[in-house]
Parts: sequence; C-alpha cells; structure tokens
Amino acid sequence: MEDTVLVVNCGSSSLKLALFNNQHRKLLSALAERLGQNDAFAHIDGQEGTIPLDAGAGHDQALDTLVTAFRDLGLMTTAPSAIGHRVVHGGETFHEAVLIDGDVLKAIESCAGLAPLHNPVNLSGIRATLAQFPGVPQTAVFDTAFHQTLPRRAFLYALPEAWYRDWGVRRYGFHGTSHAFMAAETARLLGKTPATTSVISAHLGNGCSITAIRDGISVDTSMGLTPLEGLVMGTRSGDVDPGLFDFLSGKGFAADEVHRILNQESGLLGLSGQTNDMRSLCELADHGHEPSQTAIDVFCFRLARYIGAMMASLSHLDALVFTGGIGENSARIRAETINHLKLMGFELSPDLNNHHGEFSDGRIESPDSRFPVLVIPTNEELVIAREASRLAGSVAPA
Ligand SMILES: Nc1ncnc2c1ncn2[C@@H]1O[C@H](COP(=O)(O)OP(=O)(O)O)[C@@H](O)[C@H]1O
Ligand SMILES: CC(=O)OP(=O)(O)O
Ligand SMILES: [Mg+2]
Repeated sequence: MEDTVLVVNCGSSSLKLALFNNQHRKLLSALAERLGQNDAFAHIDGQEGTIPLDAGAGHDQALDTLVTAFRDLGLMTTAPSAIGHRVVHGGETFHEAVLIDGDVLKAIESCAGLAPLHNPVNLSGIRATLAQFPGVPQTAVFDTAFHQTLPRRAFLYALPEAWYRDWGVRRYGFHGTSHAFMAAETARLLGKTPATTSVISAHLGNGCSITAIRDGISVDTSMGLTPLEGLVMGTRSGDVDPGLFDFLSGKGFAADEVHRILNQESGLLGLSGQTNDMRSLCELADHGHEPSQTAIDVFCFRLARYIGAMMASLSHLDALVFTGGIGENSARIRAETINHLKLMGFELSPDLNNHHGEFSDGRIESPDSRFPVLVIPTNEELVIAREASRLAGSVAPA
C-alpha cells in the first residue's frame, strides 16, 4: 500500500480535501460547501451527484462524512501517512510549517482573535482529523508564514507603538502558501533561481491579495492584521477610510454589524448588489447590468493601484504574475487591470492573454512590454502536501 497525504483546507464556509500519493500526484479531491447553512452539501470530484449534509453541518461533520464516503467507495483503503492543514493566521509565532502538538494547538487558538472567520474553522478541521486518524502526524501550514520576512516599514501601522508591542497589531499578510508557490514557479518558468527572482504576485480568488517578492522573499503585501485589508474581494471591502467607523456608529451601527458587512456583504457583492462571483459578474456586465461593470471597474482599478504600490519595494522586476480563480481564468480582468498601467510600461498581447492556456510558458505580455506578465495556476494543496510529508518524515515511527 503506498503512502498518502491528506490535505485539509477549511475555509469560512467550505472544506476542501485532497489526497496525494507519495509522488505528490493528486489521487482524489472533494469539496463541502455552504457549511453552517441549511443547504450544506458535499461533492467528490469524478463522482456523480452530491452528498447531502445535515442542515447546519459544520466542518467536523463534513469531514467525517467525506472520509466515510472515501472509505465506502474504496477510494481510501488505509489511513494517510501524513495530514497537512491550511491554517490562516500564525501571528508572529510561526515562521514556517510545524508538526501539530498540544502547544501548537494552543498557539493557533491564541491567534483566533486576529482571524475569527478562519482560525476557529481551521482548528475544527484539525480536531476532526485528530479524532479520525489518531497517531497520524499532522502539520499546520500557515498563510502568514511566508510574510514573516516583511520589513518593519512594511508591517507596522502608523498607530501607537504599544498596540504592536502589547497586542501584536501589525500587518501579517495572507495567501503566503500561494505567493511562495508563485515565486518558485515564476523562477522555474523564466529559467532562474527563486533567490534571484523578483515578482509581483496577484492572487485573485474569493479572497484577493498581492505581494511583492524581492529575490524570493516577501517584502510587501496588501492584506494586513486580518484578511480584510487591501484589494476588493468577493464579499470583502478591502481598504476603507477608518473614519467610516465613526460615521457608521453615528448612524447606529454596532461594531460587530460593521465587521460582518465589511467581510460578508461588501466587495463585488456589495457594489453589484447581485453576486460575489466574478464569472457571473462578467456575464451580467455583458448584458448591460451597470452596477456589475462598476464592480469590475473598481476591482481592476484598485488592483492596478496596488501593482504600482508594490513597485516601491523592488529594485527590479522579473514578472507580474496572475493566479487564483479570477487571475487564472479572466482575460478581461487582466486586460482591464493592465490597461491602467501603460505609464509603467506594462502591455499585454491580446492574443496571448485570450489564449494563454494553450501555451506552456504562461507568458501573456506583448513584445513591447517593459516587464513579463504571466498566468500561473496556483497549487496551495500541493505545497501543503509536500510540507506535511517532509515533516512527517522527521517523526520517528512509534
Ligand atoms: N472564467 C472566469 N471568469 C471570471 N472569473 C472566474 C472564471 N472562472 C473562475 N472565476 C472566479 O474565480 C473566483 C473563485 O476563485 P477560487 O480561487 O476558485 O476561489 P477560492 O478563493 O474560494 O479558492 C470566483 O469569483 C469565480 O467566479
Ligand atoms: C486569507 C484568505 O483570504 O483566504 P481565502 O481566500 O481562502 O478566503
Ligand atoms: Mg483560494
């Protein structure tokens, strides 16, 4: 029986599972969605139909249901030899992936206040696999770890210094696993080494962030204390004027209400009044729905501004790279964004941008562009699987 690695990615309302073999080839993947709601369901890739979940099912129940289904279908005949978890917030405690033990669990718990939508569900995924697979080495891979190299000038807010010293109020940055993968892939595609490659990496999924990577190291990023800062996202506002809070409190809004609206009812959903899904938004805009086009315009303009801002941290640029569901699939969003950056010398080839999937080098810039522009599919799960098997390999067999 070959060794396998199970990768668990608990998002705020979803659970993604993937099983890799010891060559790090993906054998199996599954998704549970709408967790905590009445219509929660799960789906195993390659299988017909969906698996209903109990109304209000949480991450632990979804995980148990999917693992049972894997076993029943004969897709998972032995326990995995390692398990890797995506953990969103590692604070300043974690600079790299770690094997999970009681102390690590406590430390992840202590970061939960900084990522209330993410860390509690990450912990519930870890507890569920600890119960399902006792004795299997489990690894936590942190979104924040790659950004622990940010210089002070990039991670400090201009706030009373004691807030950082006493409470850890600073910019942490997220999606680090994806940005690290982008840096390595860009170097590979350009025939360079990561340590000499400087990249601006735009991860555009439901959550969106952009990172400046100087010679392989994260030196600036758009997300901050929490994954709310920065770019426009599916349901998150990204940057707003902090003066908004006082204004809204004058209108009778409580702090937790504002928090919920900025996280769950803003971004593309808030602007369009229709959907947080970029693909649907593009279709609506094509049918003349003006608020959807406005949402797209605000998204692209904010992104272009941030690409410009990331230049301040670099001494040279090897490539601008797009990834995540939007970055990988939407030629329109890439074109509208790059259109704002003519003065900086970015220019796309419309043909390569529209047909990038047909070429293996990922390049989409025009011959006149000052900088290469690439589209690279991210693979956070693969990175987590590699880290989990590397660290499990360091555990002495019982
Ligand atoms: N062809 C497309 N055009 C525009 N947007 C797309 C396209 N395909 C996927 N997307 C968008 O990608 C986003 C989801 O990104 P993804 O990285 O899969 O999400 P998550 O952050 O949940 O992993 C959605 O807004 C979806 O509409
Ligand atoms: C940190 C973050 O924003 O994660 P996601 O994109 O999975 O919501
Ligand atoms: Mg994602």
